[in-house]
Amino acid sequence: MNASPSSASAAAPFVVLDFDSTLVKVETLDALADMVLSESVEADAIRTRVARLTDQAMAGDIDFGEALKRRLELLQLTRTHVEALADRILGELTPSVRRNGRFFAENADRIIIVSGGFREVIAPVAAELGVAPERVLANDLIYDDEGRVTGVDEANPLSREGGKAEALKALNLPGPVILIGDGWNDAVMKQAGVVDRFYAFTEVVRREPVVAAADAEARSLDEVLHAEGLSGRWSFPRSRMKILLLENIHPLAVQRLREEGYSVETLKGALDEDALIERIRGVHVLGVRSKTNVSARVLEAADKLMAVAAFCIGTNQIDLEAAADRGVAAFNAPYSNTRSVVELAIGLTVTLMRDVVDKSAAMHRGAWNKSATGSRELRGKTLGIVGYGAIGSQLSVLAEALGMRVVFYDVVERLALGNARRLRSLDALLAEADVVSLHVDGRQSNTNLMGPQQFARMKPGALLLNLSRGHVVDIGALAQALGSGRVAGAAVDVFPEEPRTNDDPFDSPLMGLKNVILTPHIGGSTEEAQEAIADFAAERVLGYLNRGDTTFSVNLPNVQLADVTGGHRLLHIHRNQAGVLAAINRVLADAGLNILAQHLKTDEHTGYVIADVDRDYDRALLADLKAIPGTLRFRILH
Ligand SMILES: NC(=O)C1=CN([C@@H]2O[C@H](COP(=O)(O)OP(=O)(O)OC[C@H]3O[C@@H](n4cnc5c(N)ncnc54)[C@H](O)[C@@H]3O)[C@@H](O)[C@H]2O)C=CC1
Ligand SMILES: O=C(O)C(=O)COP(=O)(O)O
Repeated sequence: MNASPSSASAAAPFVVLDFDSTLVKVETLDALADMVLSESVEADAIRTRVARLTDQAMAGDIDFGEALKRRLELLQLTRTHVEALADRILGELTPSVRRNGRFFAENADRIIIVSGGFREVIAPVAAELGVAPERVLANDLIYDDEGRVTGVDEANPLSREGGKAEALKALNLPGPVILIGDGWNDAVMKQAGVVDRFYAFTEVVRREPVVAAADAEARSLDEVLHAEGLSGRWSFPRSRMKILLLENIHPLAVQRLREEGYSVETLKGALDEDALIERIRGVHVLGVRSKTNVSARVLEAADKLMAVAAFCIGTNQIDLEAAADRGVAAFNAPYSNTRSVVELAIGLTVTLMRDVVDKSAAMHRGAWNKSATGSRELRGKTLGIVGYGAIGSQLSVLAEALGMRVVFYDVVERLALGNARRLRSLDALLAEADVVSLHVDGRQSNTNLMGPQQFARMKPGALLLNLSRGHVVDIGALAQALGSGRVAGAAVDVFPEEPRTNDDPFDSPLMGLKNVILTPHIGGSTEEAQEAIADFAAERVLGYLNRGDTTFSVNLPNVQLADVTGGHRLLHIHRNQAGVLAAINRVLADAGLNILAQHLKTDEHTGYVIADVDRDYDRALLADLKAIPGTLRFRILH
């Protein structure tokens, strides 16, 4: 952006906005064409000609008045069509316009809509945004007695090439004027000298010649407001905030984050530490799944990072403390794939009990091996669940419903569901269980939780399931226990070393062993779970970016916040040390700011203060807040 106003104290400018593809996502004539032509046999041909004329006019290739006339001739519009579009036009507001309603409400008397479009269609949008009818400069349609459109009022300058400049000039605005528009007829206003600054608006459509003729490109209204120091002042524009999503995160998340105006980049696979260090500069939010390690080194290189979102349950791949130390919030989706893991664990248990996988593989080789030897029912067998959290306890319920007896072991006190019995040690569980299923989290101290000694303590012929984390099981020891027949079978979904993408090779000592099912970390990989995760984690990210809400953060104090309605919201993350709140309030009081609402929440290491204040502030205030000893991060929302 290089089109900033000459001085911060300059008078607030008049803001002139184009309508089609700027205030709304559509081109009026294209939308009308769709309506008129919905039943015409020549629809496609006519629609193409109308869209082509619109494009040519907007790119400055043909005369605007001529293009308008030709499009109206092609279309045979009626009043009913125009009214129908006016009825639904509010649903077409451009996202950044919709979310900046407050800017319009507060500046309505300085906003002018100048458009080659039609007054009837623009009127509902102007009313919604609080722009008075006399500040809407637009074309007037002329109808015949039967309500057919016969043309536009040619006395209105907007019906002609260059008409926007003429109409705006006639207003004689007393002060600087900025223009936001997407078309060549907007660029012409800049060339005619009737506006001081022209922003080529590219949220809906990007036209190269228009961008080239503009003072700056604006990918959203927020960017203009930011550059001009209008409403919200230093709240950073969303379109310039970069969200990087790795590991094939579900497109629903991408869509949700883009809808809210953020810039989103995606990568299919995970990145190793060095590659991530390369990519992390300039990234405001990083989205990962289980495979990307967000280490202290990565966080060190992250110059702009505000949040890391794990689009999964486990967060052992993120250095949560190092993140909190930098005021970087971490989130996950703790319940969205729980059920998927549980269903797979049940299915795998049946499959192991009946030796289905080896029997099936034999049949694919042409061998018919009908036998009951070693095949058993689930009913009446004892399932030992290690880690009775969300997944473990849900598995407990389903397993009991299938007639299994359930025992569990957890390091913390957990409510035993149904008839499940809590055991006081892992060893006690191993001694009793016919099937051992691991559902602990991936904390480092769980490395090799199941090693040679633990396998030796399992009941001979018992089965092992690991759908938690690869490092929880000593794979070499498991291979031995399987080889010796001590463990009769295993289903393993997670591995100490997992390929970063589907194109990378997999290798493991478990390959080729009898009654061993290997799955490529798909416990949470169902369509339902991935959609639910995308929705949940994206909402956590949006809550944090848009409101400062840290609900469900796994490393910062959780504070649930409503939208910012009036004034400004100051967000201050700091080390949990004495005197920070007092210092913040002293700075705010010295600046004469009235605090409308304030929250403070701390955990052992970190404090989070949110202050909603009721008036504008001086930039010096920001420096003072950042300078408070212990400050980790500070930001402002409006
Ligand atoms: N295979 C896959 O695709 C998936 C794997 N997971 C893994 O499953 C893990 C568990 O998920 P949730 O049940 O949602 O987590 P959770 O946090 O609700 O439960 C984990 C439980 O394990 C307990 N625990 C930790 N260490 C223990 C130990 N040494 N001995 C006994 N108990 C111990 C904890 O106290 C807690 O109750 C996740 O952390 C993740 O690593 C989660 C989803 C999908
Ligand atoms: O949710 C978890 O913790 C998982 O292990 C699932 O990981 P994924 O998203 O499939 O890489």
